[in-house]
Amino acid sequence: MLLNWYIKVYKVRSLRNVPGPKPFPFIGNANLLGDTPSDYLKGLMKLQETYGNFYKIWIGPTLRLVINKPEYLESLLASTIHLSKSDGYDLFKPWLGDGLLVSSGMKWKTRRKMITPTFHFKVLEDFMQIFNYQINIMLDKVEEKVKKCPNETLDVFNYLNLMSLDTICETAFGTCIGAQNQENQEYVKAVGTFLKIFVYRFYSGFMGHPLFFRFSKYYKTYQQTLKILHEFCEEVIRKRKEEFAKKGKELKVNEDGIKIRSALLDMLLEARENGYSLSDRDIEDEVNTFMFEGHDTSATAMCFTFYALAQNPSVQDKVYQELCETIGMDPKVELTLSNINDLKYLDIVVKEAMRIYQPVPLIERNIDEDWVLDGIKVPKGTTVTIFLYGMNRDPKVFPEPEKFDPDRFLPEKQAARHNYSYIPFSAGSRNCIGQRYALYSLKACVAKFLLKYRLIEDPDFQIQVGTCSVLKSMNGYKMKVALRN
Ligand code: HEM
Repeated sequence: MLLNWYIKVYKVRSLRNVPGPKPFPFIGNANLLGDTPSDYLKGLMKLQETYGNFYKIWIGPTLRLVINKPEYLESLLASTIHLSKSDGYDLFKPWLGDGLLVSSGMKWKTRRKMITPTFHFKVLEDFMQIFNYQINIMLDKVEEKVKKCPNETLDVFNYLNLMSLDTICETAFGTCIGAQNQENQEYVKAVGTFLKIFVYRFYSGFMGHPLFFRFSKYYKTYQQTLKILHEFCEEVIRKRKEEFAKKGKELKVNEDGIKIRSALLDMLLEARENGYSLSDRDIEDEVNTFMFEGHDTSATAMCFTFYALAQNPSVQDKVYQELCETIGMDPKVELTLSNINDLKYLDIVVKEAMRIYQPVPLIERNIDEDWVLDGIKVPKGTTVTIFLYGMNRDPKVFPEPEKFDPDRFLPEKQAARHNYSYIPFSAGSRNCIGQRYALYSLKACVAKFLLKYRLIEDPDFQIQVGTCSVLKSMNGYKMKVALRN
């Protein structure tokens, strides 16, 4: 306790010249961040407007140093020293355990090395068949709805989310769960509930502590939610283990003759048979981690890209034209990695959509050794926050930041900016392991969707963005969807 207090005072002293709002006892600056996911985002934007891209805030008992300068980020993220996540990520542990997103030290290093090949380019080529297949199912589901209610506004979230869930289960875990055939997916709702409670605990300071949280009004819902999340994951592993025991790595074929892969889960099960010490809990932690990261962030990026295209019809027309000229007009086309690489305009559109709607708005690190920044000593143990959402809206880097302008990512414009000024997937050795998976599935989804449908803005609808660890629209993603021809 005394040592903790000493470390805190030491941190405050060495960062005393860094600007930031004056903290209150106990709550720190939590009052500036409000009470809802939308408030947190607005609060962080306001702090950026006031203090710029380098400042400090207290959230409850924790001092956070916010560094949004590309030069500082390069020094931090490219380093092989500061690889641990902040204490804030501990709030994920009741769900994700010590999976890749949260773990640190040797455990993280060994796992990262073990898992990286399962997302190799060659493996992604095989995954394309499943991406195409699941997107086709989604296109048919949307068609049913559009034909039934042609003039209604559609919320695209459920369609894209369930498709992403089916896709990650069939590619990484070799299990068909048919989520797209069950509109009321308990698991998807549980993910949403967990994330809302997660950010509430993260930004309120003291609710992060299990002792205080036990008395919170959300505690009971939280426990029920965790049960749903764990049971879902256990079922996926149980199914695959049974098949693995019967057939080994032999590829399974689903009812439509599509080969189901199981790159990640089979590798973990096999590694155990080959003498690696992986407990059932270790495997569950990774499956929970990839189940979450593999579907929720991707679906978020898809929903916001669709929204941006509905808002910007001239950009949408240009994407459509490129698609027709490059891959033809058939939405059931079997896309390959090479087709997708040819879609240069779609590439910059997706980059711009992720700039405005940064799917992971904020990340954190723990400083593992004393670190010097422009003559300021940042002591070991300091929590460092990177507000990616705010960086993407810095008018000095992206003039008129609210304007949707894909041309910002033309090669010559990109070359004029610092490499670390736009890092939607983070950077360095703890960057997103699923980056290529995410980009190919996102582009395949947008391409096939636009070949079949036109997205039209609903003039009465305005999204309300908020942070639930992943960026979300708190009131859905509503737009009109019209069949082409
Ligand atoms: C558009 C979609 C996605 C975005 C924007 C995104 C973004 C990110 C970011 C910013 C990080 C760094 C997190 C941090 O430092 O705390 C990260 C890490 C991670 N992502 Fe993604 N991600 C996406 C999709 C995916 C997919 C599809 C998968 C898996 C198939 C995935 C798996 C992971 C994992 C496991 C980590 C932790 C890596 C490590 O610490 O070694 N992500 N992602």
